[in-house]
Amino acid sequence: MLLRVLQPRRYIVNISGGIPNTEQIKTETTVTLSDEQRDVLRRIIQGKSTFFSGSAGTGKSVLLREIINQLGGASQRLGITASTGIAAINIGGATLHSWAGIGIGAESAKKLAGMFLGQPKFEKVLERWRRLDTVSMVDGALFDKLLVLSGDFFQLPPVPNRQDNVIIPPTFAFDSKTWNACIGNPITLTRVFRQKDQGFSIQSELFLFS
Ligand SMILES: Nc1ncnc2c1ncn2[C@@H]1O[C@H](COP(=O)(O)OP(=O)(O)OP(=O)(O)O)[C@@H](O)[C@H]1O
Repeated sequence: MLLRVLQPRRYIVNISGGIPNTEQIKTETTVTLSDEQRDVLRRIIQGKSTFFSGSAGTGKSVLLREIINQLGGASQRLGITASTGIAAINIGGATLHSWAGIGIGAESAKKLAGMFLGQPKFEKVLERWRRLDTVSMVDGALFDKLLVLSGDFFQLPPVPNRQDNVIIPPTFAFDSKTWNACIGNPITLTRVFRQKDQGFSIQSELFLFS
């Protein structure tokens, strides 16, 4: 995955198109994270790249905002992105394409990397890295990147492209060659908070990732 090999060190990517509701924003300050949400948070604070999922209402956005908060909020070292504008606003970030400055991202990976690294906003970070010429003396931890992905693949799929008026089936992020190397096993949040009738939460048990 392109972002895995580039600066800054930490990335938060909300891959869902979830729309925030005012009720959740108001009540969030009083929310206590559940055990499964806390386990995900602990993992990320330990520096482990993580993809967490869960059906609608399982608290992905609440957890994501807490993760961002714990990592010190948006900075040059923390890119906060989502796949849609509304989902980006939900977590105080930008769309992935806008943040990376790669337009619609249709070019080759090499060209996209060039577009990304060529932006003035990354020059300071890159300059700092270029000065690290005695690489043998650099602590390995400095090179660790933390990638946090959140979303629900059972909600909105990628928008398909068209060629000569024929729809090209979209590929999902987990179809990418680097998904397993970057992410490993996903974690699924199972407790549904938004749904008062917990009987409906059975869907989350049916859709558990293995
Ligand atoms: N630990 C918690 N304790 C109590 N309420 C919670 C907790 N986590 C989330 N909630 C509440 O559950 C509701 C759904 O949370 P949230 O929007 O984060 O879910 P989501 O998984 O992102 O949903 P969607 O996939 O539909 O976007 C919100 O009202 C939120 O305040």
